[in-house]
Amino acid sequence: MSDVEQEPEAAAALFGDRIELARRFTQNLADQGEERGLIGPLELPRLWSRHILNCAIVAPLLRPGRVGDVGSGAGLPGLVLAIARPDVSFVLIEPMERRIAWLNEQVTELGLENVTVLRARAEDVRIDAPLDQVTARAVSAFRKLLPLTAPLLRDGGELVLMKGAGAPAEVEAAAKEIRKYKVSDIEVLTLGEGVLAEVTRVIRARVR
Ligand SMILES: C[S@@+](CC[C@H](N)C(=O)[O-])C[C@H]1O[C@@H](n2cnc3c(N)ncnc32)[C@H](O)[C@@H]1O
Repeated sequence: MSDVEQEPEAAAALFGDRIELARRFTQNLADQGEERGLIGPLELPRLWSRHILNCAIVAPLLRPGRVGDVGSGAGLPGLVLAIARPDVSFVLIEPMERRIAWLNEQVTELGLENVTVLRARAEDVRIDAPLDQVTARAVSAFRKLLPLTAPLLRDGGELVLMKGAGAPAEVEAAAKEIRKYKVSDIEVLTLGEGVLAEVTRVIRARVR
């Protein structure tokens, strides 16, 4: 497809020996994403820089263990992180059936052995073994995201939430929820400076 962004140089370094899988996933998303309602038509010319690499830059923040991705949608960041971090187990939590179908297809097609796909709203999930970390991207504001994500974590687990430039204001607006869900050590990180065309912001915090 001619209007798909060419792979940026940073991609090979970020994915290392997993780059071929990242290329296959990106191509699948470019071929089917618009038709299947996963990404808008304007996203193709910035698929790598705005979406794939923007998620991959978060991979070093994850630790070996169990990570949940709430509202995975097209697999952002969940599938991208699962490609970049085969040493981490992922649970992708997504309520919409056609997105679940896409996620399951990609897990099979890419041969990802570290991913479980769960069709549910995050607030309805009762997790047997609480998670070590939870990610989310473009799901809702921090104060609304806390009730969806914090209960999934073990004591001392960590939120790794991808955000826009308004991240500090979102933290300010969440004072009540921060107390309610016992959130501490809140940091707003800026990732990808000098590496990516657009930086990524992450709210990282500890829960209980
Ligand atoms: C704007 S999309 C973002 C998708 C993806 N994270 C991304 O960055 O492209 C929001 C996603 O969150 C999902 N979602 C909405 N409410 C949710 C909830 N309560 N629990 C889990 N997922 C939810 C939606 O179905 C949708 O796939």
